Parts: sequence; structure tokens; C-alpha cells
Amino acid sequence: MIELEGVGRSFTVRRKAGRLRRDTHVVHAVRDLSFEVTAGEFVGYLGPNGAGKSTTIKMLTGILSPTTGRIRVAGLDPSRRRTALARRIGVVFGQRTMLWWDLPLKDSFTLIRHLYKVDPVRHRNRLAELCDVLDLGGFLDKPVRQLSLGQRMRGDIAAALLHDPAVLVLDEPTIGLDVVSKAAVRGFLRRLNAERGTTVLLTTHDLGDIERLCRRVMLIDHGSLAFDGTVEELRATAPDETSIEDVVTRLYTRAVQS
Ligand SMILES: Nc1ncnc2c1ncn2[C@@H]1O[C@H](COP(=O)(O)OP(=O)(O)OP(=O)(O)O)[C@@H](O)[C@H]1O
Repeated sequence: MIELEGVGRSFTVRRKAGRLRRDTHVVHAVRDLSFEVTAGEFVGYLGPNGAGKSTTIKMLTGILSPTTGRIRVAGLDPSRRRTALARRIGVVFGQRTMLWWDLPLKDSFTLIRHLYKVDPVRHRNRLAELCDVLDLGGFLDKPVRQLSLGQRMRGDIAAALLHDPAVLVLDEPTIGLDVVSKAAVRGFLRRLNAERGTTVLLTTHDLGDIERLCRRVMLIDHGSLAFDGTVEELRATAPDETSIEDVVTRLYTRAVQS
């Protein structure tokens, strides 16, 4: 479902090098990254700040094109087939909303139906299902700006899934949520993957998300893959550590030192 082969992405940045002088400097955000995610997998994508996670996600969704290498998502080249890919992929950015701020939540859903040209009956059924499992009924008529973070996040997740995508990419979907809201979002994602077979790639700094949801974990650091395996294999990298936080801290520290 997701394939990356030797993918790199660099940015040329101009910076001040004196009172008038500027020099250019190349940042290698992602370098020689290769991995595959097969249909139905639930994969955690971890890495310290600045490791290259968001850059990877932007390339997977076609927002950025890679400088080198080849990417396929649902069989499509994301940067060249962005419109076709939009029908197969759902994306949630925890720190941003794709909903219309001043409109009632339900109006955002109607706009999304038109954007994706979803058949009205299919849309109605899917929306009813999502409202039920994500418990959206109580605030469908509220403008998005009046929603709490937990309500807004559930709205964003529903919006990403209204067109029933085969792949869901989530960038920190539980950031800032209280324990009850986190549990609701996690429970929903687990069922989505188990019951509908939706492939999920989850970026998070919350290791509770990883432990509770992901069978496989990839860890990126300095733009390269530093670990790819199961959660058990991740724990086995530091068997004397008791918590997953300590295991991951060790891996991050090792990656920084190497
Ligand atoms: N548009 C850009 N121009 C220049 N440098 C960039 C740009 N986007 C990202 N970078 C750099 O690329 C590197 C990777 O950034 P990226 O946002 O992918 O990291 P991240 O793993 O998502 O970090 P975080 O966990 O803090 O969100 C960083 O050094 C960042 O400063």
C-alpha cells in the first residue's frame, strides 16, 4: 500500500552570514529512506523532533515531492497523481484542522462530500456510521471554532474517513487530548483497522499510542530509518529498561550519538 525506495528530500536554506552576506545551506530532511507497508498494517512512525517524520508524511500525501527516489501510495506517485490519490488516502494533522472554522461541523462534511464527489446515499450512510462510533451527534451543529480539542479531533478524523480511504495517515492525532478522549480516538482507530482493514500510518510522540495500537514500529532519525520491527522487538533492543519511554529514549540517544 505504501512503498518508498531510496527516498531523499533536501531543502536549500538561505541564512545570514554577516551584516549583508547570505550563504546557502542544504538541509537533508530525509535521506535514502526505503520501506514498505502492506495493506491492513497499523504502523507507528516515531522519531525525535526534526527527524524527518512530517517531511515523509508530506511526501506520502503529495504535498512535497522527493528530491531523489521513488514513492508509491495505493499504486500512485503522490506528487504527480495528487487528485487521484486524494480519493484513496485520508490525512489527519493533529495540530491543524481541515475543517472550515466558522461553519457548523456538519457543513464541513457536506463540503467534503462535494469535493470528493461522494454519492449522497453512500455519504449519508457513512456519516451516520461515523457519527455513531465517534459520538459526534451532540455537536454537529456547532461551528468548528466552538468545539473542544477532543471534539474537533473526532470531527477531523470523521472528515478524513468520509470518502472511505484505503490508507489513513495520522500526524499526532492524540496531541493535547485528555485520557478519556485519547482512549476514544485509540479505540476507534483500532476498530477501523481491525474491522475495515484500513492501512494506518501513525506519527506520534505519545508512546501510549504506539503500545496500544501498533504491531509494527519504524523509527526515523536524521532522515534515515534507525529501527523497523514489532513493538516486542523494539523492547528487546533494551531489555533492562522497564518502560517503553526508556527504551525509545535509549534508541534516540544512540541514534544521536552515531
Ligand atoms: N520547508 C523547509 N525548509 C527548510 N528546512 C526544513 C523544511 N521542512 C523541514 N525542514 C527541516 O528538515 C528536518 C526534518 O523536519 P521535519 O519537520 O520533517 O521533522 P519532524 O520529525 O516532523 O519533527 P517534529 O517531531 O519536531 O515535528 C528539520 O531539520 C527541519 O528543520
